[in-house]
Amino acid sequence: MSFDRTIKIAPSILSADFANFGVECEVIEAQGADWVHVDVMDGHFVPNITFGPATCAAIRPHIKGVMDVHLMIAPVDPYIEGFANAGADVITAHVEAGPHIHRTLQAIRGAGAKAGVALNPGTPASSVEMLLDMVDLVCVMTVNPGFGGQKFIHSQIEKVRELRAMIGDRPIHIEIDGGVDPTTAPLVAAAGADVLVAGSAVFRGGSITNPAPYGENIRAIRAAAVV
Ligand SMILES: O=C(CO)[C@@H](O)[C@H](O)COP(=O)(O)O
Ligand SMILES: [Fe+2]
Repeated sequence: MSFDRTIKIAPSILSADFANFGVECEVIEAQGADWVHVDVMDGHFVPNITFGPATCAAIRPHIKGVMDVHLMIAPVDPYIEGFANAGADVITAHVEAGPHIHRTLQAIRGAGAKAGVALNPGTPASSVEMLLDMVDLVCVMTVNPGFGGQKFIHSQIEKVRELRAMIGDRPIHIEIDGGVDPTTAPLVAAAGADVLVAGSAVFRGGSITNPAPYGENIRAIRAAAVV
């Protein structure tokens, strides 16, 4: 997985057809997705439950590119090896998920994956200042994690700007997750983000038997972000 700062669209399969994840991943890549974003929720760290490493392993052969696993679980550490073995390229843990995020990030890299750290909307940019040599990606949550289809929280744009300045020329992606659509994408791209996760705004209007809207939606977000 090489590093670059061009805009990457990462559809979240939280908005895909759960009975057809494999085909959804193949179709979404064929329609122009750069990464595939996989949301893991435990019903404890967030008030929703999705799936675990076994489902990630089942999805993996259907993704040619980057499998970006967003862990909304606590604790995280006991499950890192499982998600790495499932073939995750990026594993992102929340800074709020436990007292030892530094150890968690070490463990993710130790398991052979790229390490991401996610920040809830109430968590300041300064919380990752001491972690910059440990991370490959910082994920700014622009909704409270747990569900797709929520409204973008505009106050987070300033956080993206702060992170962009803090990161400087280090090879660290800034990912935005939540409420990304053609209206909000240019705001976060201008602030310095390069990975745009979008669930509802990508999957709306389409299906595995009618995939063209997926492509139109991806192109609309990319066109709005690349200014
Ligand atoms: O992590 C999460 C939600 O907790 C996201 O990845 C959502 O799936 C994004 O969905 P939209 O806001 O784009 O509908
Ligand atoms: Fe996510």
